[in-house]
Amino acid sequence: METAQADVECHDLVRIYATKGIEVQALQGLNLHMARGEMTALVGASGSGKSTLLNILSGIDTPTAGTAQVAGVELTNLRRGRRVAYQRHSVGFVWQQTSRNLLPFLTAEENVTLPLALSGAKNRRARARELLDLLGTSDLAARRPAELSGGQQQRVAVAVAIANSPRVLLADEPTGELDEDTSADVLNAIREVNEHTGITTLIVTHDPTVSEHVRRTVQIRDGRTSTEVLRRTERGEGGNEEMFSEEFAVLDKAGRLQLPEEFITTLNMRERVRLALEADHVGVFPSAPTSLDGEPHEHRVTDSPVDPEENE
Ligand SMILES: Nc1ncnc2c1ncn2[C@@H]1O[C@H](COP(=O)(O)OP(=O)(O)OP(=O)(O)O)[C@@H](O)[C@H]1O
Repeated sequence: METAQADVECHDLVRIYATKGIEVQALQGLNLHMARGEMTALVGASGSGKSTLLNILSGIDTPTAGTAQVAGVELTNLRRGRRVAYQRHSVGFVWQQTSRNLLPFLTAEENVTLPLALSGAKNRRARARELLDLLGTSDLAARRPAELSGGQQQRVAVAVAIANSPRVLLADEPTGELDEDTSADVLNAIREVNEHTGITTLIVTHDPTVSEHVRRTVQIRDGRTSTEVLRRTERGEGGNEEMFSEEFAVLDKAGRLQLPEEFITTLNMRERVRLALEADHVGVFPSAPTSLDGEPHEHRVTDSPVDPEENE
């Protein structure tokens, strides 16, 4: 059964915003399944529905239709008390704006200790030290956020997010305000946390380079997951580890899939396509045969067209 070890399970999620009589379908039947311990990047252009999805997964917003379950908690009709417990214990968050992650008047160590205090944890100091150490920030324990670089702040933010040992870590553009090298550094730190603690990790971003740091990248387009890239390491002929990646289209329960944009434009596909079921694959053809330069071919129906006047 699909849900047994799943930590994120979204089925046909729909979110419609209605403002001043205009409806926007931000999510249009989105499906997402993440197994426990998995680390995935959800990548999509601006307006594709990333924040809408994250707001639902973090319990801030509820979907118009469909279901979402995170760490075994059904989010569709979460009551207030249960929501607070969910946000405090089941999930951890890292937001893009460093100011949203850390309190400016507390030191790094105090920031990490705060969620532990709120949940009544024991041995808070030792736990905070252990977390700062895990994120490579032990030497920064006494500094306030303003005395830390952007990358250091995000590392401490990860320590804060996982302080209460949640099952799931949700990160919204965690590297959005960082340069390329610092981004890579923070993403490596998140991956180490994922590997070390087994926390299920979802990174939501518009930055396609994040894919290089995760084994699974899910593309979101027009409010739906459209394609996935899976990466794996294999030993090459010379005995060296090599990274392979493969792209898949997502097929939903109704049999729908989105073709990648470049396939559609390269073959000048529009409105309808011809399908052909072969022994081991399905062929998808433009309805009018197209040459590689994108121009439709001349198309004759029969070799010797019948002259209608001859038949009279
Ligand atoms: N509160 C709202 N009211 C009306 N429309 C909204 C609201 N929030 C988002 N939308 C619309 O829903 C769609 C998805 O927006 P969303 O913010 O989820 O995209 P995004 O992928 O997070 O984009 P970005 O990367 O720019 O943050 C967009 O068309 C957006 O204009």
